[in-house]
Amino acid sequence: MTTIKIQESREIIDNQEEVVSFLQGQGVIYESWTLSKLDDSLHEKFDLSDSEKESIIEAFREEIEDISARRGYKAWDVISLSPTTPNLEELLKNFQQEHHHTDDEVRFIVSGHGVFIIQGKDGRFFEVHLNPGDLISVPENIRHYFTLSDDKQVVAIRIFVTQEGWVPIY
Ligand SMILES: CSCCC(=O)/C(O)=C/O
Ligand SMILES: [Fe+2]
Ligand code: NI
Repeated sequence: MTTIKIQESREIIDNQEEVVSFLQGQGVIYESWTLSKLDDSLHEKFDLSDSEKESIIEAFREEIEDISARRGYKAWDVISLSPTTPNLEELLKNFQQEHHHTDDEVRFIVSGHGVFIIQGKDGRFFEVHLNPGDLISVPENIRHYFTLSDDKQVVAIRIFVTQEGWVPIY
């Protein structure tokens, strides 16, 4: 379940139909994928080996290939951020700085939580609070930043057109 918070007015949208239609109006792609194919041992696990990251990709391969065929994505990987990530503060400092990318930025939340703060068409920033099973695509050239929720941990699949197109422009 996803929640939208509009920063200036503090309006909250938590009705899922309204969330989907708000995001659609902003050109943000939102999908909800079932977590049932993910092995129990990988739910809410944040210290991941390379082979566990590969198992996460395998669990969602059908969905990844489907969205990639629809939208022309060519690469994917798994990112894990948690208090045990050695350079967490450094990484967060960068994610929390307003930026855009020349490709869209696709993230599927596997475990934990993440918050994208995106500049809306009216110039106001809105927060998208994401939970496991949520996929979002921040459109290309749209200013945004990212932060963690109170749990301070997330595992996400990143899906790219090209890694070069994802380079942040601050
Ligand atoms: C949930 S992935 C971490 C955030 C990220 O990759 C990014 O580019 C934010 O803008
Ligand atoms: Fe970004
Ligand atoms: Ni939750």
